[in-house]
Amino acid sequence: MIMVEGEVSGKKYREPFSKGVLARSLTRAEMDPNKAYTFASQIEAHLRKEGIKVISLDDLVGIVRARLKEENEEVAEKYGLWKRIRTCKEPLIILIGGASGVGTSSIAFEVANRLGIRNMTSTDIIREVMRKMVSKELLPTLFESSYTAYKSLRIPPSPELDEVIIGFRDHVDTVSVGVEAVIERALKEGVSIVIEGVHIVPGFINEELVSKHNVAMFVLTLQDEEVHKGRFYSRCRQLWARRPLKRYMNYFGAIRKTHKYFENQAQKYDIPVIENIDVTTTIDCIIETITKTYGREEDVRETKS
Ligand SMILES: Nc1ncnc2c1ncn2[C@@H]1O[C@H](COP(=O)(O)OP(=O)(O)O)[C@@H](O)[C@H]1O
Ligand SMILES: O=C(O)[C@@H](COP(=O)(O)O)OP(=O)(O)O
Repeated sequence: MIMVEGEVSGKKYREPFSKGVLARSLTRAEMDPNKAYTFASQIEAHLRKEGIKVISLDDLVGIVRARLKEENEEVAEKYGLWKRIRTCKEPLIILIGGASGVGTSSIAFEVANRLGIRNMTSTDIIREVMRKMVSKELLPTLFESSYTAYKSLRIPPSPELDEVIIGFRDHVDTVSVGVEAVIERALKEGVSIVIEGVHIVPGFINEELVSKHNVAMFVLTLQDEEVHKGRFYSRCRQLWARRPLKRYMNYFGAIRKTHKYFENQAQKYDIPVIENIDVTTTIDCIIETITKTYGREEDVRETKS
């Protein structure tokens, strides 16, 4: 049996070489799953041929990268990025916001999967917990959707202001308190997490948290209204979907207003905006942006992981 030796907090540990584990990390670098398993088998054969009984994790990664480079430069680079992010000292907090339907939950799931992040939550869930804690009378907009919050504003805004946006801001402002609590807890515990939803709005989450180099915020957009509408159709077609299409179509105008607001806020606070047309392009863009601020030499653990 070939043993792989790693090091955590100065302590060495050994575990058997697993083709499955290696193949999974290669699929995260977008290698086809069948190919990844074959590739992992070839690596195992190579180690056996060389008579290697124990190999350090760093040496294994080195061999994998060298072999990958010969086969596919792009996968080799993505594997390198993934490995770097995995060996960082600080937890990584990824915040993905955007108007209802632009694809925040789908993209958050894919990004978490690609980076091997095991924690993911939606701001809708945070909102649901908060709804159990306060009365409707105290915070009426919390009990609305982000795009219908204007209906429950206690004081109607003056006519020159857009009531949809005033309602949206009020609603987001409240849920942001819960979002901040999740971020603070993740930082305290040292746990990486992806948080997604309509309540991740630039300018609403404590600047001190958002400006940390290991907290990365993104806004997803869909410029084409028909494409945006299409996403609600595709979401409602899924068998488990419980949210009626009609509701989103009825409020589509209001949802687009929140979309515009996201764009403006992102520009104001210098938050990357990604047009979520193609899933792969969106994910690559998020991961590339993250590696510019996180995953630098000084972020990576001194000890071998
Ligand atoms: N880049 C994309 N290309 C095609 N379809 C997408 C893309 N992103 C999301 N979708 C689809 O659009 C629908 C809405 O996406 P979802 O992630 O539920 O949006 P949100 O969480 O922002 O409301 C889903 O059916 C999803 O599969
Ligand atoms: O408040 C909102 O805008 C949506 C957000 O959900 P997503 O569309 O982002 O999943 O929640 P709803 O009240 O429609 O269930």
